[in-house]
Amino acid sequence: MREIKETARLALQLMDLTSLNHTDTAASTTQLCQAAKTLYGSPAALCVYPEHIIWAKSELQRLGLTGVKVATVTNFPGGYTDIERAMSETARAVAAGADEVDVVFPYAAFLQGDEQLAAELVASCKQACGATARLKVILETGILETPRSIQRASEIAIENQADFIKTSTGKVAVNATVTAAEVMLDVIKANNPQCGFKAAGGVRTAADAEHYLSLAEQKLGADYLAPATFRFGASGLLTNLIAVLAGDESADTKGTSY
Ligand SMILES: O=C[C@H](O)COP(=O)(O)O
Repeated sequence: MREIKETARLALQLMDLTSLNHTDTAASTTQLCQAAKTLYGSPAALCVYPEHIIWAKSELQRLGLTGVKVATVTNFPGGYTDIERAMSETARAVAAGADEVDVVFPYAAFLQGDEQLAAELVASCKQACGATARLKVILETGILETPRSIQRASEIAIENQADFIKTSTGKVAVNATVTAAEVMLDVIKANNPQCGFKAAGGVRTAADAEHYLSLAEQKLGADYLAPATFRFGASGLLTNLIAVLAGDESADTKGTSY
């Protein structure tokens, strides 16, 4: 078991520091970029809406944070069924400079049995990413709900070349859970251990993060806990990690119970 400060340091390096609010502006994006420069290092990526990609890239460069990737979201948050639209949103995001695109799986169509549409949408968005950008597929596991649906959606995403599978948008009632993570990590292990995993939505403390870190480590090994294969998507985790790393005794070190 890791010491809590070690968990916090690792979770920080593996974080996609996220702001997906319709009120986001250039000024709030600047603040997000500034927040990425901490005494304890920087997150792996920032995740912003497509209209803020160019600004986020230039602000990160101005701050000397060129190692921090810029991620964005497409087909978000509803997981719509228009493949052309998802593909062109993805292509535009990559043209604007996104290093990573988090596309929402068409979960409602999939739940109605349309596996082919789901497969085609993932494959098309992967193609739109080209050779350099990485595709994360957001399954929306809180809506998929059953282990069988989460397993099958994970398989479809991986068969169609997802670079990562991600639990949630953070925009529905049930977001990342350890139960969903376990199913997804088992599919990754069985089908492509190079595929990454991203826990997103509702991860708020180092203690929350540790549940996912230890599960992934147990299933895929310690080397899997690297930015190439493991991420947290979180808008509210950084403050707690910094408080833990600073030794702030009032920091919540227990987190949510699972
Ligand atoms: O992808 C990341 C999620 O949108 C973040 O969700 P959160 O705001 O609950 O941390």
